[in-house]
Amino acid sequence: MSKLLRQPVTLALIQLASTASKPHNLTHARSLVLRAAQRGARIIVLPECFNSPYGTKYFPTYAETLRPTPPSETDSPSYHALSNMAKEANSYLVGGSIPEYDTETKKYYNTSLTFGPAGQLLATHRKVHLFDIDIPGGFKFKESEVLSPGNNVTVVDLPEYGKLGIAICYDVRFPELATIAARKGAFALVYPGAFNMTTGPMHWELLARARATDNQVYVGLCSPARDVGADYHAWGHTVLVDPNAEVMESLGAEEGILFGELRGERIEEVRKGIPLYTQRRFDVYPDVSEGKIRFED
Ligand SMILES: O=C(O)CCC(=O)C(=O)O
Repeated sequence: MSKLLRQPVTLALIQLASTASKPHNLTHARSLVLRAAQRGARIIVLPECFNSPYGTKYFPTYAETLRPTPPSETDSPSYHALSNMAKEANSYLVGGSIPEYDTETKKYYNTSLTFGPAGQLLATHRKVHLFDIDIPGGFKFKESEVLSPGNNVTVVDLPEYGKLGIAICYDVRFPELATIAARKGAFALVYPGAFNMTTGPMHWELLARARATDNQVYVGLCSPARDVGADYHAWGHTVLVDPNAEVMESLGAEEGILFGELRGERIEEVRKGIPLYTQRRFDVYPDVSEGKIRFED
């Protein structure tokens, strides 16, 4: 039995076509989550901002309050919908991300909720690195106009399987988060994300493969489908790569579900061949997974 991943598991990444209607997005997400579970998936991932259009102007309109936990049905329909989906699907569900408003801090966050098969909340990840970029002649976006960053590394324990690292989109560009999760024992890193038509072709698959190469774990990036009628054109191309950074499967721009079987033996085989794990030189540089790290709020 593998120490990192206790038994093989089917992962599904749902490249959902979101619309401006939150009720529709929740109903549609449910039908795809149940379809993924019927096909054998036990870990199911939705994309970033799956219940709303993506864009700073939309965050306040679509935001839900998530605290105290559990929040009320009226204040947080997405929380309850995700919890019910996980229960109906009898699966772990990484609920993409949703815009959150915290009534205590009076701030907005881009937040991912992970539920277990009994519908219980297992983890909350608020996007740590906000997407503020300005590429000359290219693409400009400033999440920090509206959002505040989260302050935690998220590694969730799935009792039958092992540990899963969770972060959101732009977080994938920061290798420290991934390495901390991997060195704490994660077998896979999943990122609900919505790259764009400029940085998607440049870096999306490269980053998935880079994080897998660095850490010798499975990496899944889960995008919304592209909607050319929306303000923001997501790159799509949801992708799953194995611990040797080989692309197991990827989608195009349309809605779809990507399935992949994750096996602990594959992680061990790759680590045996290229033994990064025993070759690190913490006498030369520090171990980013040690010291002061914030895992919980
Ligand atoms: O890093 C990028 O290029 C895109 C990031 C992004 O779209 C996001 O964080 O939502």
